[in-house]
Amino acid sequence: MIIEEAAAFRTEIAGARRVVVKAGSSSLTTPQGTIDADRIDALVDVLAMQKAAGREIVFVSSGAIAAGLGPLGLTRRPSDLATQQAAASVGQGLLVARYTSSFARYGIRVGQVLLTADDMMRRAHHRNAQRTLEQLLALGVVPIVNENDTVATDEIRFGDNDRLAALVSHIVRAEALILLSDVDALYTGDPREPGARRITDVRGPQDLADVKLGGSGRVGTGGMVTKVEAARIAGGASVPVVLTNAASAAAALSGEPVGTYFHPEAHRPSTRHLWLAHATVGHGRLVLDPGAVDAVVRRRKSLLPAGVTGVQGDFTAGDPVDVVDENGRVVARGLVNYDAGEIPSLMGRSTRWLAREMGPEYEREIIHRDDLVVLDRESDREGAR
Ligand SMILES: Nc1ncnc2c1ncn2[C@@H]1O[C@H](COP(=O)(O)OP(=O)(O)O)[C@@H](O)[C@H]1O
Ligand SMILES: N[C@@H](CCC(=O)OP(=O)(O)O)C(=O)O
Repeated sequence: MIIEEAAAFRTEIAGARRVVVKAGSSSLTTPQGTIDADRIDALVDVLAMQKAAGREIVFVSSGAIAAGLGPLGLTRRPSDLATQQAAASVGQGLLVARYTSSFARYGIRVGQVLLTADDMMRRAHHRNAQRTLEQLLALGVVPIVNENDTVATDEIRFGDNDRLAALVSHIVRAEALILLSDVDALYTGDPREPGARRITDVRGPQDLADVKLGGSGRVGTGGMVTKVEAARIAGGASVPVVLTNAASAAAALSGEPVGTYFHPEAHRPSTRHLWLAHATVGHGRLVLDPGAVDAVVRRRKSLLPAGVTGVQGDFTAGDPVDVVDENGRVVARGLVNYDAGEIPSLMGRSTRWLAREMGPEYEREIIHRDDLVVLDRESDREGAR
């Protein structure tokens, strides 16, 4: 971690051709719960300029709930989901209308893309979203993405848009992600408290071990916890991330050393592995003996029936399931080849025995290595602290 030092020019950001920009509610709306037209125009000016310079921009915009408060006579963000959804329904329409006219000043079309966490988890929906976004970009349109708040449920919901923006950066294979908030950088603690100092560079979870990630501001959701999580998800796919405020958007996009730079990992896993690791949840669990954990985690082998000692939950073949060690620690996730009910009779058996006794269709792995992703829960925990 580098704190308040002169940071270096960021060539990866300056050279990125396809960029996801995410702006939080606090950067787009007024304290009265209405759209902040001036700030939206200022941000659109920056994005239009970037586009004119040859970049492709995907814009993830929060603010639907916040922008719906004023028109509905609400003075603060409601705590119940139904009223939040009603506010989002009103606010989203107003926001997109505003973006449409603001981008029209530059002759640029926008397209609304509303996604749910559930869409991210279903492979077919995920692929459809990918195709739509690709086509919008090919047509020169700026996609305006938000969570589909009106159908999201409490159980399965992003709530904040930080994680959604990181997943969108996977979907479109972005080369950079810019997170714009009401704070100009990540600090060692909540900048509303005295003594907090700006962090200019984050190279890995170890750099965040002593950072106090506080809650959100007046209208935002998730605070710094979800932004750091988003940076980790994007960085894991080799996407560099800058966290700063809307006023510094142009500088951030140009690679200037503003805000906080989250350095990406060098290696980009396949889109399928990224989807499995970050967009799905396990429908059940498979418990592994230590030898199988080693084979899957360290030697990156397929999971064979011989190493499975337990099965939990109700899933069908093709579902994502969590793979856990004997202490219940999640070590991997994969697409399982069998229904939950079939697995007890396979557990502990060699594939050769299964083929001989039960037929050749039982010779297959429980999870093939191509459908298996190792989850580094140690760094998860450190990143979320
Ligand atoms: N360590 C920290 N560094 C920077 N900001 C922090 C930190 N901890 C908490 N915050 C707070 O997080 C807020 C931004 O989160 P949030 O309100 O969810 O923003 P947005 O609406 O942009 O998504 C800031 O206003 C800041 O007060
Ligand atoms: N989808 C929601 C996002 C809510 C929210 O607060 O997000 P953020 O401001 O990014 O923390 C909306 O548009 O209101």
